[in-house]
Amino acid sequence: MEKLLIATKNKGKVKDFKGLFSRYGIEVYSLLDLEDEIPDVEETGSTFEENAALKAETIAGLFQMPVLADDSGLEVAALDGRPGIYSARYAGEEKSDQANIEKVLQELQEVPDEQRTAQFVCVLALAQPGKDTMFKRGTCKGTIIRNPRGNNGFGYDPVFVPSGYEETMAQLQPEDKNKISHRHHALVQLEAWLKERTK
Ligand SMILES: O=c1nc[nH]c2c1ncn2[C@H]1C[C@H](O)[C@@H](COP(=O)(O)OP(=O)(O)OP(=O)(O)O)O1
Ligand SMILES: [Mg+2]
Repeated sequence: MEKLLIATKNKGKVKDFKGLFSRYGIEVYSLLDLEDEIPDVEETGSTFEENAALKAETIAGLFQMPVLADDSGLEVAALDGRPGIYSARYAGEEKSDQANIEKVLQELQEVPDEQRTAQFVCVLALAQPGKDTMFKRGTCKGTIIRNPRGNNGFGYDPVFVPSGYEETMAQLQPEDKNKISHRHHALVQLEAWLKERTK
């Protein structure tokens, strides 16, 4: 396998995955690369796993080939784990990263620095026609700062400082984010499958 389809329309994820998969010599492409418009898969599940499976299995069924999907989000301790699976639509259906960040910062306004812990979660679902879907979960711990910094990355990266770092995820170089991210920690667990496929 030289090419793997990722069932996402998120440009930020695609960029992360292109970097992450280059280690394995695998080229990735996404729903954004297809000529035909693929309707959005409704994320009606109540867990990251359910939503990742919905995306991967729907697209794998459509094209009858292996498909990887990523369902991910930010869990903030002081918000009882919100926005969680609702991270993309936290401030509304238009899915604005900026509005989502503003909403989280607003909700955390009164929360003191030492209680601003959070984690990114990534669940990967690998669907293959005729086989059980495989799931891998990765996390990345950190804190939420009060003023966004940095222009790399996407989503909540400008307000997330990974544990042990001074910079936000959006100030790190893409290759450095890819060494510590939730997406990296999920993907390394798929290594055995990837190696089998690239032999
Ligand atoms: O590395 C990350 N750095 C910052 N923010 C992140 C990251 N990873 C996920 N996130 C946030 C973005 C979005 O608010 C939500 C994912 O939502 P999620 O439904 O999985 O993705 P999506 O709707 O943007 O694209 P799609 O479903 O087509 O893959 O979590
Ligand atoms: Mg989504």
